[in-house]
Amino acid sequence: MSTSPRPAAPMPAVPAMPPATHPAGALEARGVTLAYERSVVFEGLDLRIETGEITTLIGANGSGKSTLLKAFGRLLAPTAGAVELGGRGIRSMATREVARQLAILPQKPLTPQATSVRDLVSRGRHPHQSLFRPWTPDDSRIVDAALRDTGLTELADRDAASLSGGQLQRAWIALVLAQQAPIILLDEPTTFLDLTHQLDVLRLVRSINRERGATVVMVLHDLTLAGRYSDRLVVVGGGRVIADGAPWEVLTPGILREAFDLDAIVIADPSTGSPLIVPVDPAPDAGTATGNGTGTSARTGMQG
Ligand SMILES: Nc1ncnc2c1ncn2[C@@H]1O[C@H](COP(=O)(O)OP(=O)(O)OP(=O)(O)O)[C@@H](O)[C@H]1O
Repeated sequence: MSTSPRPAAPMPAVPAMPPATHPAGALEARGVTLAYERSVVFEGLDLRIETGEITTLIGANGSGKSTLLKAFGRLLAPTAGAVELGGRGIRSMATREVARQLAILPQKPLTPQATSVRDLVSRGRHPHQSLFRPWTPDDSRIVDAALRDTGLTELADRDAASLSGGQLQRAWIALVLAQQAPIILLDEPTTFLDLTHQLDVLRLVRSINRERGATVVMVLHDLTLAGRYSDRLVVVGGGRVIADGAPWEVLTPGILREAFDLDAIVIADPSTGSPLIVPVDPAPDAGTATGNGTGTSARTGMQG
């Protein structure tokens, strides 16, 4: 087995992209009920996404994170209440108008057949085109930058369907970047990615937020990475928001136990100072009990 490092496809910390061209309107769920046929996931939920922040939705499997993100992205219609963008009901807005303000990476995007990676990423420019505004060299430049920033330049001419899971995930992220929307919704953007590429993507997301002022809402499963790269965490479960706040306010042993049925110690990550979640195995004599009450939160060292 080779011990040499794999060829890196690093993404630059600051993407070469101009500031978002359209002003971001605030995104807000007002009294929304989200349901599938007869199963209600949320009822009368209020949640305002603060402009210019990175907000990450966390929660156990099936708690409704994707459902909520889909409602924010206009992919799922509330059965009551409304999602508003800039104070207007998102469902009454024209698709192109929404797409200029909001880009969404769904959990399982359908990859078109016989489409090159470059063509896939170019679809991100569609909302900016019209009869009177055809493809321009600027569009090509933006697509090239998105390919470069996701480490895909070398793969640009490959059939997208032939990419590995991680490469394809980066191609979808490149499409979202090329859209240059001021609000970006990402459902599990690190799925399929090795740890290095997970960090690359999250650093890229943060740089787009910090450099371009993009508002980001994402779903992540890795709680430590969520704490490291988010301004705000929203924990969902049991049909409601269990907790909402800065990472250190939310990633507490009590909330982790409530939301995930997880016993964990929370310590300060030595490299960033953000919360580092350390799951605790049940004591050997604890039988089937999952909670031993020893979890704690400490910024200075491990306790419990
Ligand atoms: N298309 C659908 N039809 C019916 N029920 C659905 C559909 N999509 C999701 N659900 C149900 O809605 C609930 C919330 O699902 P959702 O995918 O939003 O959860 P999640 O928190 O994103 O889960 P995960 O972490 O597993 O991705 C679950 O009970 C799920 O089974």
